[in-house]
Amino acid sequence: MTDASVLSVQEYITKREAFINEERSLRREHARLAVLSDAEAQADRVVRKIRAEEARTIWSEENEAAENIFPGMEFLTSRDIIVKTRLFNILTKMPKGALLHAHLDAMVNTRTLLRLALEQPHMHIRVPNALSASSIKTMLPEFEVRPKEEWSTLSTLAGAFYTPGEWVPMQKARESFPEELGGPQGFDAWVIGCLTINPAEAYGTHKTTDKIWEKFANTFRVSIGLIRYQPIWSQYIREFFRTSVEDGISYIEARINFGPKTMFNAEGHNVVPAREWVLMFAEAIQVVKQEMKDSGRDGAFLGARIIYTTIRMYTPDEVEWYTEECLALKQEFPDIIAGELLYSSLGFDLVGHEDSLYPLTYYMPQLLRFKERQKELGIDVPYIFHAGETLGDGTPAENNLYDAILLGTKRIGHGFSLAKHPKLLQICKERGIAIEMCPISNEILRLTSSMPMHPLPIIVNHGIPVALCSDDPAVFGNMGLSFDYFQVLVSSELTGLTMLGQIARDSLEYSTLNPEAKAEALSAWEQSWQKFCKEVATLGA
Ligand SMILES: O=c1[nH]cnc2c1ncn2[C@@H]1O[C@H](CO)[C@@H](O)[C@H]1O
Repeated sequence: MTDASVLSVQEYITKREAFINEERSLRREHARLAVLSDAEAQADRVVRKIRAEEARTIWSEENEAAENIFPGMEFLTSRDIIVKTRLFNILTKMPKGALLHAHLDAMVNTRTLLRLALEQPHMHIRVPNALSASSIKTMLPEFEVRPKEEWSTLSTLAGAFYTPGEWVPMQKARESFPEELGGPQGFDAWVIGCLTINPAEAYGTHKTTDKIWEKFANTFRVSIGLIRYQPIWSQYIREFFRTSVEDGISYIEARINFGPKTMFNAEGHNVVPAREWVLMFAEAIQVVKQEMKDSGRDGAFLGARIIYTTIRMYTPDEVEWYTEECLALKQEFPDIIAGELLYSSLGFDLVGHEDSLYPLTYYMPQLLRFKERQKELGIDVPYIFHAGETLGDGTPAENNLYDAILLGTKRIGHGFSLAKHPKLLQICKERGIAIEMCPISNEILRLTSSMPMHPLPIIVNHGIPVALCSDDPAVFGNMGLSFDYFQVLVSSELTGLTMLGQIARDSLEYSTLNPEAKAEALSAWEQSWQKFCKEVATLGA
């Protein structure tokens, strides 16, 4: 570096600017800056102006509505403020491209799920002990549909009339919910509390990653009985697609947990195999696409695909069974059915708490064999692994990043700890391994205390593609993608609308769409994007 003391102030300023620009040119959106349309450039300025205003007015200590308030603060305590901001309102209209990291079991608002379940007379509920004002705080309900011949005549979960562990019809349990527990509304609040994470848990009672994961895992134990019932599941997927489209998402790659092997049929028997889930998924795509067409929004929804997942808690032999089922599904169902992009078991992943469950190395022979089997069969099911969703530094869970990359992962789910790895960052950049980042999920699961400490800027500053994702919005309350985009936008001075546009573009670019479908999706997105930018630009006129 030149000796600064021999420079004039003007020379120094010029040098400084060039120095900063040289580094900024590594950023992911850099190439776009040279080709921005007028509308894009103006929209970016407008958004920055509104962000600065709201930082002064809303996200400031002067706002007495909240304590310790700042942009990018804890999501669960700021959500009610976020939804009232102009910036959020703008982002809800932004075309988001693809949603690439979404666990299907947590994609529909819990109130909607509760409503769907209460319409089903087969749905039953039980608790390990009779409910009381004190036990309700820690009591987890279990749901299951029962065949008609096994419908229970019990009507309450509380008091001396309840035999612990007995099933009660859900509708009756709700109607008879005791006054002292809040009546039917108390029932709803209790169930929803068991399906979601609240601020007191995330930021008080369960403040560490391990503790909050206990609560998080419980939400899935409760929701599974509500969701894995054919009549609910088919409505649930449609609802997921519809609400995603409303938030500007045009294409989805959903992770489905095939761990349970079967789900319940309409009559209440647990016999529906995975291949039928796939058919229902495909049907939901068709239905929602048709709805879009009928309402003059043809093309708003391009389709969805499945990433086959199972949980990293099974034995290696069991995981091999799942890889075989994944291959069988891939062979049975083509990517395109009746001219529509519908389904393919396009990727494989292992999910669950990385820190406490098995690392990828535990399944090494099976994971290598899976690749070999694909060669034998002449099919391709890429790995799209969760890796590095941890605070560990060199722990077995953290080392999953090495294995994910060595096994050829197409993208990395989370990659929270990737920022610690100079070599891996370089490889991700060179090979175009996109990172599915889930900032709100990471904050609620206590990997970061707030958004300004999240590593997303490190990844985009290296020029690595990022797809922004919601992970489990039913549990976290970050429905759609607008909340995650919001948190990213307000936590960085550098990131503006241009970067958000790049992230949305990359979500399609690094999807598993085939080249033709991808080109179409990108061109449709580009059109919506320019239209959106024109609208935003007028807000600052
Ligand atoms: O962020 C995550 N990391 C790892 N696993 C997850 C995450 N979110 C959800 N699941 C896992 O997906 C299954 C739902 O079908 C659950 O088992 C849950 O643990």
